[in-house]
Amino acid sequence: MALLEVKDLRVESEDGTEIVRGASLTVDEGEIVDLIGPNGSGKSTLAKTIVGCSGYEVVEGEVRFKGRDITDLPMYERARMGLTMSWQEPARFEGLTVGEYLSVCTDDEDWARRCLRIVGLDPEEYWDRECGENLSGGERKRVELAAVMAMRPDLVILDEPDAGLDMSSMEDLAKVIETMREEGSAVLLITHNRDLAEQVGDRAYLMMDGKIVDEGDPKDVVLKCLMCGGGLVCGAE
Ligand SMILES: Nc1ncnc2c1ncn2[C@@H]1O[C@H](COP(=O)(O)OP(=O)(O)OP(=O)(O)O)[C@@H](O)[C@H]1O
Repeated sequence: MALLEVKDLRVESEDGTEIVRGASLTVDEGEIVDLIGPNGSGKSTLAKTIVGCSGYEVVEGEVRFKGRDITDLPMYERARMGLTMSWQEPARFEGLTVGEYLSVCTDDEDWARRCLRIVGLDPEEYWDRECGENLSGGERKRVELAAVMAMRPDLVILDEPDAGLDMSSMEDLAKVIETMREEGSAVLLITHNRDLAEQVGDRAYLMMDGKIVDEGDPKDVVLKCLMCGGGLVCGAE
């Protein structure tokens, strides 16, 4: 049984626009699966629907997690089952220190500090810093990754974790994703970065115009994506 199974999903926005027009995919326990495709093809909408964000309506199909139909479950119940997501634009968590934010994700402070170290932030320096304006975009992104890692979810969806990171950070990112797997998380990775997709993905899906149109080895799916004009970049952006 797959950890996550998305079956023939069709999703509309609140104004009735059909965004996901037939998507099926699976993620197994401990697997790293890429979801690639051009801008506007519906990847983020699919991800948000899987984790249960409001603002979208499933008009057909279902989402199953650990064998259970979760299509109508609220987001917090899905999170409680071990399903979480890190966002394309990390929040600012105004007023919270990095340490306070991570303490919401885990009771184990030693583990939280280790997560910061794994994402490349020295806990001595960052634990007491505020998450707001005085962290750079890249630092906030790392804090967000440390937070989802600290939760040790069974499945984490990473929505463009590479966007805006420099080259050395990209190499760190591949290690971070591998560490998430070692700590027991399966990963669904949305990315426009060819190198990252090929390096860490066990399998890949290609999404075009609201539909999943191909599945297979990341290198093959990346090629197909490039042939279809699905803007992938190499290395850091
Ligand atoms: N709430 C909404 N209401 C109406 N249209 C929406 C809504 N959310 C997304 N869309 C549209 O649906 C399409 C798919 O958007 P989505 O963000 O899922 O694509 P994506 O594949 O993640 O794109 P990118 O690679 O640029 O992040 C886009 O045309 C977008 O404008």
